[in-house]
Amino acid sequence: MAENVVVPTDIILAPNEYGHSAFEHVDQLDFLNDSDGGLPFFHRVESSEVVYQPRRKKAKMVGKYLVGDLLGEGSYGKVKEVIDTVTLCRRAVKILKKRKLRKIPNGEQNVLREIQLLKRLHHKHVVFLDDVIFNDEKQKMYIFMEYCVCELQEMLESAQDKKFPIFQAHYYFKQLVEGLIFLHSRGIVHKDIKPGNLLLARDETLKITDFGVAEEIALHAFDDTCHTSQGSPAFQPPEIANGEDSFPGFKVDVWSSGVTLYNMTTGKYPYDGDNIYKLFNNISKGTYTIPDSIDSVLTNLLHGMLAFTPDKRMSIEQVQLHDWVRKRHPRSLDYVKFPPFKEGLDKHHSMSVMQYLDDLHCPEEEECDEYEEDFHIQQNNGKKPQNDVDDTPIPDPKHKKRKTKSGLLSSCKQS
Ligand SMILES: Nc1ncnc2c1ncn2[C@@H]1O[C@H](COP(=O)(O)OP(=O)(O)OP(=O)(O)O)[C@@H](O)[C@H]1O
Repeated sequence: MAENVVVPTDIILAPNEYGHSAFEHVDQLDFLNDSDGGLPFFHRVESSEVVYQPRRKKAKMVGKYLVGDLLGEGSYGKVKEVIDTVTLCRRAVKILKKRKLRKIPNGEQNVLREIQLLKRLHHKHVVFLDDVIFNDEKQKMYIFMEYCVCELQEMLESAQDKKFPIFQAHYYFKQLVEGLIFLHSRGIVHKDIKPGNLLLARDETLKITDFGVAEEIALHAFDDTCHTSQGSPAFQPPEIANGEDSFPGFKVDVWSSGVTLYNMTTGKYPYDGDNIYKLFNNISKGTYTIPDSIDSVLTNLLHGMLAFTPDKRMSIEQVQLHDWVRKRHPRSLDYVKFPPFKEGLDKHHSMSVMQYLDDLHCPEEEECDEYEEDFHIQQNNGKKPQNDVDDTPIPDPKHKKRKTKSGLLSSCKQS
């Protein structure tokens, strides 16, 4: 009978922090049958001998972009962090599967419309589209955009009472108005303005995103009349809630910006309802209240933006000239900061591509050996050297890494 063994419980039970069992890394588990062919037993292993190693993240390139970690997921697909290996700019990529798009009503059409629009829109407050790559073989589409830290919605959710202090709401709202003035000047109706479609760059510049349901008014159109809307229900104006066939487009964006401002300053919505029918019913009645905590100047602006009929509603230019927008608002200490990334693990929103760069440029030991051998073959005019007669100096590791860089770049998984 073999010696009695103690198996550390952390080996047996606990998958490690990287989600796999220690046995994937440590080869000590040895099943042996005793002489009677009875139960298998284990070799003794001390907990201190167990080495947890994070699984090495495999680098993946899409064109010139090195792909990093997941940033988030929307109904259309995943968004990952990337780095442009030429400009070294930090970017985000939306990865869309054609199969999934076909299942979403107007999915493909919305995405293509968004790409067409964004390609032509260059403004400080509109998310910048860097590149689009199609992979026909994988039936995937990659949309590369400027990297942003978070959505305004995420910030609101992390804030006490789900609202911003007035000076902070003012700071973001002013930028939203500037972005909308630009869009409207280009004949674009966004149609889905809401905190979830407003991103913040690291320097807190606001970026309007998600042009999937936006509409471009025809160049020679008589006015901004629109006929369709697919925006988020809580942000829709009465003319849409009432199901009108046509409505002035730009005033839809004014209304939804008014709801956004209401939400940022009160933590609530002017209209709500348990379901879309009740919500639209409430919107179409046109009765809402503004909490007493809101001062009279802001109340005046909100009433102007949430006017029931589009012709009574302010235009975005009037909004920009309103006293509340032009006024300087004193900073207060209850400033809402960017919420930490990955459930509190990373409050600095650090770049996730570093580990993948590591995979690209610092090969694992066995890879090093392969490249070392390649190096010798190159030095010997294509012949494999005999170790005992070879007097080629072993390349210094730094040199070796530099030499292998291009090889690694091309060997890494391409999409
Ligand atoms: N440019 C970006 N930079 C950084 N993160 C981004 C960027 N764009 C999107 N994200 C992140 O990816 C997540 C998914 O974004 P996406 O636009 O696909 O969906 P969504 O707008 O949140 O939802 P839906 O498309 O369902 O309305 C967002 O919640 C956000 O956290």
